[in-house]
Amino acid sequence: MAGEPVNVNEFEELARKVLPKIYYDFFSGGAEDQYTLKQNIEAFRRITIRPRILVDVSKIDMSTIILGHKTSAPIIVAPTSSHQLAHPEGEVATARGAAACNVIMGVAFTSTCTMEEVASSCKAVRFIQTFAFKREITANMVQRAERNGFRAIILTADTPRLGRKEADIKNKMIAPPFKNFEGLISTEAVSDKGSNVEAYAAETLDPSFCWKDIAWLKSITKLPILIKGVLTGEDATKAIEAGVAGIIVSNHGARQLDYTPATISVLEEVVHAVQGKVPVLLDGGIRRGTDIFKALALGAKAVLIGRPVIYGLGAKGETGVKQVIEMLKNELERTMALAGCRTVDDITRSHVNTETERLLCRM
Ligand SMILES: Cc1cc2nc3c(=O)[nH]c(=O)nc-3n(C[C@H](O)[C@H](O)[C@H](O)COP(=O)(O)O)c2cc1C
Ligand SMILES: CCCCC(=O)C(=O)O
Repeated sequence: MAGEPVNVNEFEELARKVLPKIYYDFFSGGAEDQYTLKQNIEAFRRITIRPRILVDVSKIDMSTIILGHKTSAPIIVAPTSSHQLAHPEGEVATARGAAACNVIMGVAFTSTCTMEEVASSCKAVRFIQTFAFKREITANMVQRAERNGFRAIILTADTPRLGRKEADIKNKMIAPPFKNFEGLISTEAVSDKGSNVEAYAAETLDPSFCWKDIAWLKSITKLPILIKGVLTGEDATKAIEAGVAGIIVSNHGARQLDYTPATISVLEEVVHAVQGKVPVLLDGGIRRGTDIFKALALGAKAVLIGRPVIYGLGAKGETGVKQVIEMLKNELERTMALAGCRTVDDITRSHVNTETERLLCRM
């Protein structure tokens, strides 16, 4: 690739060149056969767009409101761990990039900068992501999130234990210090056999956490809870009953259970079960503005972006994060104009054809 990257896939190429192989493998990899990893991308390609012509598109407004927060576009930085392995400034640089683009920043509890450092370094609206951790860890996270102005909790519910990423095992991937755990777990307890990321997870997660425990989480915080990792209508219904404020359709970037479907292919099932009661968000495989458009057409309120943001960070720090988000925003803006949609609310189900519909010869 010559010159400056012109799309987010080219940022991946740049990051692959500058990052040590062990870290690039950690960021890019998926679970086991990586079937789902490929599907997350491929499934978007099977959906086509049904544009409308001769609409006045002289002004395009991509802004939207997510849990009461106005953002410049339906884009959220997905919570991903270990940003200092991509760039020394870590999550602080990522959050500043998100703030510069006026989009919401998801911060993983397994970040390499502390949540306090991220909070004090930028004005971005921030959501904190947690796993079903042991209760004392969750309670500590909640107190600190509230004290530091985080606006929502993302409960990642697809990780009762860690998925198996074979490259990390081969590479003997060593997790960086996750500073938010300081004083909460003994770091010596984390063994160095194989991938110690896995050992970290085993030390902190509570695999017995289940639906009824959401009531407990709600009882210790006033922050809205988004549940991340929903892939079926059944679980979407349970999430509504449990009183969550929003649902994130996600297969964890294909890093947990392999052979789950591409997220975009189960979005409608979830949207139908939710019946508009709470916002439905989606992540997994978003690499183009057209992907965001497709997700919105199938009922998502917004999307989360995982790896492309990390690649931007790895390639160029805060500037790279900003460029990746701006690229996606520009692509979405152009897509909306060319498809005849002035606002995000103008993007409807009739603006896309899914694979099944195409096979039925509607297009
Ligand atoms: C390197 C890496 C680390 C991640 N760490 C977390 C995490 O700590 N918590 C979490 O809920 N999801 C985590 N995720 C999943 C993302 O939040 C998101 O679901 C996924 O990256 C979206 O897919 P995409 O990378 O194709 O955009 C991670 C993903 C990657 C690639
Ligand atoms: C213990 C770190 C978990 C990070 C994670 O969720 C991932 O790598 O997908």
